Amino acid sequence: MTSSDMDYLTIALPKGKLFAPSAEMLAKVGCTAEDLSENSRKLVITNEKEKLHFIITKTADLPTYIEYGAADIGIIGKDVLLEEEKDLYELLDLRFGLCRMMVAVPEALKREKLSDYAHMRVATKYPRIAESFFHSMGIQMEFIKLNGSIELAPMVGLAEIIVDLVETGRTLKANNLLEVATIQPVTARFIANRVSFKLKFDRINRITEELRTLLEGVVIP
Ligand SMILES: Nc1ncnc2c1ncn2[C@@H]1O[C@H](COP(=O)(O)OP(=O)(O)OP(=O)(O)O)[C@@H](O)[C@H]1O
Ligand SMILES: O=P(O)(O)OC[C@H]1O[C@H](OP(=O)(O)OP(=O)(O)O)[C@H](O)[C@@H]1O
Repeated sequence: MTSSDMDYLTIALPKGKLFAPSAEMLAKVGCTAEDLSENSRKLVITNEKEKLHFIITKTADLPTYIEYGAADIGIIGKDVLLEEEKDLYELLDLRFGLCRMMVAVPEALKREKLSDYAHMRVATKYPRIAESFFHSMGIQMEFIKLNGSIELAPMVGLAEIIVDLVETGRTLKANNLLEVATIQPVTARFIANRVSFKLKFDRINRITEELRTLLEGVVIP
């Protein structure tokens, strides 16, 4: 199975928070498979009738599958696209998976201005986004890459500051952290491999337009 098989369209879906809403939205435009489940031990799931393959990947790896053409189209958060900087097409903002990338500090460390945190350590799963944000503000920082539970870092002295996603704010509150700057809002995006978009244009364009129609009137809360 490869995406170079012109008869099939290969769709990449991420494990985790975005899997269910992504699968649900694609199903509404006819892209689904009987046994499509995040917990499937099968990593390639096929719908022979519709000539569709689904692959389920780790969130951070998904843009790589798309860039190399191992999948034709997929859904992934804008955060991952900004961090991974892959060469691909971003076709639509799907308006779900809303959260925001932000900077937070322990309440006890709150300073007046962002530049007052200069030269401190920033823990994050998103070093590129964090670096580019502080660079754009002309503030020099040290960055420490972690893979999760970022809020733990300031509590144990690994870093003073964090750059992470926040949705309800519950995690920040539970760990006595304060948001001191918003970097940008994040939603799920519909993406495509550049070559696939040309070679399988009719199919990909039809799905894009159907998704666009589905999104009409949907406002980001
Ligand atoms: N509250 C939130 N926290 C984190 N990500 C969110 C949130 N709401 C929506 N998202 C979106 O969901 C994606 C992350 O999903 P999830 O945390 O399941 O994946 P992950 O990064 O693979 O996590 P893990 O490494 O813990 O498996 C993000 O890339 C983001 O676009
Ligand atoms: O504002 P909230 O609604 O509390 O959501 C934000 C939290 O959710 C995410 O973590 P996740 O649960 O994905 O775990 P992780 O820290 O291991 O990535 C994110 O990294 C925050 O920690």
